[in-house]
Amino acid sequence: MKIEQAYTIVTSPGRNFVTLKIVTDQGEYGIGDATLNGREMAVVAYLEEHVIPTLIGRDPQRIEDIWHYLYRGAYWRRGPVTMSAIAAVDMALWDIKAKLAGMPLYQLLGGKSRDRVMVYGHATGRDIETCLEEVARHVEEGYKAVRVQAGVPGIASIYGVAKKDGEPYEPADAELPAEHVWSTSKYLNHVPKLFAAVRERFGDDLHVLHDVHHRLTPIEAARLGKEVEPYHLFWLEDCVPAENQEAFGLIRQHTTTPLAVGEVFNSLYDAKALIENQWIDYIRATLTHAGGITHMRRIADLAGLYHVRTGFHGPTDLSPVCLGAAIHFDTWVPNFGIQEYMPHTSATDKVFPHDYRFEDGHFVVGETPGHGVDIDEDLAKQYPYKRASLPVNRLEDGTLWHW
Ligand SMILES: O=C(O)[C@H](O)[C@@H](O)[C@H](O)[C@H](O)CO
Ligand SMILES: [Mg+2]
Repeated sequence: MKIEQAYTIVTSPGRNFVTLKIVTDQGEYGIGDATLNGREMAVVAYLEEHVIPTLIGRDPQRIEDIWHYLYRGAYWRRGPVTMSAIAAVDMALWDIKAKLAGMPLYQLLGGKSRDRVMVYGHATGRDIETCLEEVARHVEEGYKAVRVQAGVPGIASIYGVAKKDGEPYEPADAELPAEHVWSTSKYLNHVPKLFAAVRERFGDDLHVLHDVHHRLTPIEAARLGKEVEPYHLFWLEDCVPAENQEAFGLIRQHTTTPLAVGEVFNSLYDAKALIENQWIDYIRATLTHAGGITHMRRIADLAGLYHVRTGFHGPTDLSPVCLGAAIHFDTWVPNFGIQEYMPHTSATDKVFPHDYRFEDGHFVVGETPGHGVDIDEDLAKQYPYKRASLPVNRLEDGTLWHW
């Protein structure tokens, strides 16, 4: 069996998605997600110029060999563009292999470790009151875990809070990056009040999460972790940027609030010290940005040795292809923690027909051979690419900060 054809499909049913389709000489095909939010066309160029030409004629069943060919063979290793491109190939090849075996992907990985996978949804509001209403709506919809992000008095525009109440939050909201103004002290003073209100209204059973989105220093993160300890967060996410992995050692000394990190990681080496030193509790890297199923499996296995569990990144800027494959992975992986879920628009769901379903705060994996997600190419063509950028943050004195 040989790879006969491979091509990228860029579509924007509400936001941009990049899909790689690989077709074999026997007519079987697989698809993989290559979406890197705000940098979509860089991955398309990498795939078209440097990856696809080398795939033609290869045996699609040699997933491991092709992974190393693209990783080692490129000489230039790692990085989000390279690893997203490799991931798309890897996901498509696992899709093909599972279809050839006549099995849903989770069976090939080793079968079910659980019947369903718990997800967390996003509650957002301009202030604590509106945010609590959003948490209530999620609870009514069956969610057992909710991420809570509220506006902060004195900060005009902030990560995680929708522009209008009740609307979903989409960060890549302008052709060129919007500029926001950030105040660490206002934020730090406000967040403990938000979680006090959440526990007061919803009691102890609901799992609550919070995303700091990289905007603190280690000692500030340590303070926040300590101050929210009474509210028993499921996790505090990305409390500092993680290029310096040792920073988490400092935070860890000060707080028992569980720590999650890694949505911007693209390889095991981004997380090695974090995992081996048990500085974190959840690893957030996901299939699309961290080299696909083949590499993510290695990360999860290392994490398992150190009591670190998975908490895959899953916002709407990853396509349903990534989400579908992730649900298979989550269903199998022994050290599963939680799966992030922001519902895609109905236009996106139509472009990417899929067999996973949301039920009672969980995803239930489908039984279709492969990863269970397809793409309607004709429909995809109706939504052309539109450049969209993530915002940047500046401190009140104008210094460029982490968004
Ligand atoms: O926890 C999350 O889901 C993330 O922080 C996202 O909301 C990112 O901001 C987005 O993926 C950027 O493209
Ligand atoms: Mg995040």
